[in-house]
Amino acid sequence: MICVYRNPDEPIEARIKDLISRMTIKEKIGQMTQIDRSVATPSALKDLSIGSVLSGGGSKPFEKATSSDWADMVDGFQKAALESRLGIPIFYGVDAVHGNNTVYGATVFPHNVGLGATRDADLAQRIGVATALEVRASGVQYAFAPCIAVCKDPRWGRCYESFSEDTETVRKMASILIGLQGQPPEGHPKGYPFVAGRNNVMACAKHFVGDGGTNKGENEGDTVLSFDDLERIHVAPYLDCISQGVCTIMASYSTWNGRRLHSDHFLLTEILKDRLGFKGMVISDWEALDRLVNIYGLNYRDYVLSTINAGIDMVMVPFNYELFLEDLMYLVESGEIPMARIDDAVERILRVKFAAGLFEYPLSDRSLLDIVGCKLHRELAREAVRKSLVLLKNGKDPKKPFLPLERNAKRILVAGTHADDLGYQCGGWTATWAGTSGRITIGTTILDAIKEAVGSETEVVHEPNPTPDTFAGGDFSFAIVAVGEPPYVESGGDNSELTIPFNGAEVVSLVADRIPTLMILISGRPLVLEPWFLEKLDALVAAWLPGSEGRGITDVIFGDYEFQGRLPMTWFKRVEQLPLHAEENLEDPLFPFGFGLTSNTK
Ligand SMILES: OC[C@@H]1[C@@H](O)[C@H](O)[C@@H](O)c2nc(-c3ccccc3)cn21
Repeated sequence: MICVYRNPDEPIEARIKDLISRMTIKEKIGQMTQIDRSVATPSALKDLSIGSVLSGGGSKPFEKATSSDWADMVDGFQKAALESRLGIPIFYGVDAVHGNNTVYGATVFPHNVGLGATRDADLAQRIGVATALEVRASGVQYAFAPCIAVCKDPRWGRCYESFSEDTETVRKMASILIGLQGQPPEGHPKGYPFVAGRNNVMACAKHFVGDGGTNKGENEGDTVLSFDDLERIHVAPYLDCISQGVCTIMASYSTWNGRRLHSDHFLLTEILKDRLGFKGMVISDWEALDRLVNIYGLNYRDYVLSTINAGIDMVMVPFNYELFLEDLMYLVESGEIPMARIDDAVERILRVKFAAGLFEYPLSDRSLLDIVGCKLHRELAREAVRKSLVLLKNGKDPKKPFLPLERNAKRILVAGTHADDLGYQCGGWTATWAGTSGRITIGTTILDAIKEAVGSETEVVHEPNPTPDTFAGGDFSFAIVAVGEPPYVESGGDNSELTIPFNGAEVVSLVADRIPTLMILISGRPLVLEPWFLEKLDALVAAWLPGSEGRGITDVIFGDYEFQGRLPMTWFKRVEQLPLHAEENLEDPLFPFGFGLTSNTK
């Protein structure tokens, strides 16, 4: 007779009740523990009933590991977990935030800020579908995505992970969740975790709440707002995710009016779980408890107590899990953490696992491997790139638009640090945590795409760092100069100057002073564009962080497709204006939120 929790024909709530009744305290707190792959030994998974394993940042089996290598790794962990007394499967988590971006050869989509420029919810959903397939092809069942931050200040190092400064735009683009998890059926209970099947993943709406609203955009800083404004601006996108059955929500490292999100019972339990009816699992961020120790100097056990009692269900420890388990066991046995709180956390974790079908399908589906980086997905990413491009200037004389470019021009110059650098055009969270320069995966750079797009008679001269000598060899019809930001991540991206790095403005000026020039800006956010500089340009395109499919850029600049992107972030004139939404600032932007030309408009 199959026991209830192992019977897929039983209702999920009956399976949870049966399983919990069989679990020891040790097994329950084991389920509340997420550990990094680097410490996930078979004995830990088997003997401690660990709930989950993750790849933090760019942690991978080895350099250029393919989807198949990942599936071997994840299945290895899962087999160890299934050896545990009750055989509770783990879920494996990765930051698949713009495709399955850590896996070599996976399709890399534009980062969220570029998707926000498309305003295309259907596109976002289709990207979610493709991302889920490529994540599952690597054996992974859990994506720490989507980030639904509302970025109110471009000085924030995670601005590019946000769809927009505008709450309604973020809510619209959060439709990526439906692609990732699948569309819940009519009548699906509100707030109840939902995963449609083996081609979908558990998602994670993050970072709850107000991560994008911190003072001066300081990462992990303080968001100073009334509760009404916090709800209206930053909580609103979570309503959509909860109604669409989001499986997990990640707490923010940041604070709200000085209150740490990770230990705030009012926001994590009274609001998120009680008032908004979230029935999935709240997960901490990486080493969040250790950071509290570093900030406040108390000991780790104090933060196990305050965060679990506040409503954290699973802790992304991720290394010193023995200490976490020891402290949590002590706090449960001492009664400082009520058993009811432990059971609530474990129920939520098991609810997600049952909803995701992990007990039925704990191992990878190798039939998905061919879908990784497939043509269909790359064409989808190419479409997203096209739709994300925002045309900010087209012609020095409004009556003489500069774009679309002549693809049969005699001789063109392609210049700048970002013209032929796949790593730069992908940005952070690609291959590694912070991202890097170079041929980091399979993809098409802007230069590759230009060489394909132009006529056979057109000579393409590529010069990453042009000098006056570049122009000695004869005339150019025009130049395409791609400059912008190097990859960055989290606090590493916090920046209060926001000028174009690598002397990008000077490089472009040197070219624009000599020949007609289109500048393509590769960046995670608006950057300073001085008036004297703008005047020199014949055309300017904001391309954000487009990812692996550079052809999406040439599709539009050579006129096969029209520009349709619109600014997801207000383009400030000077950083002194920031944040542009504060009442004391004049709303005097260089380009307003929603701005975007088409190549047949002036
Ligand atoms: O990768 C897991 C999570 C991710 O989902 C969160 O959005 C993000 O805040 C985060 N930072 C780190 C992280 C931070 C410092 C060192 C190593 C890792 C890890 N993580």
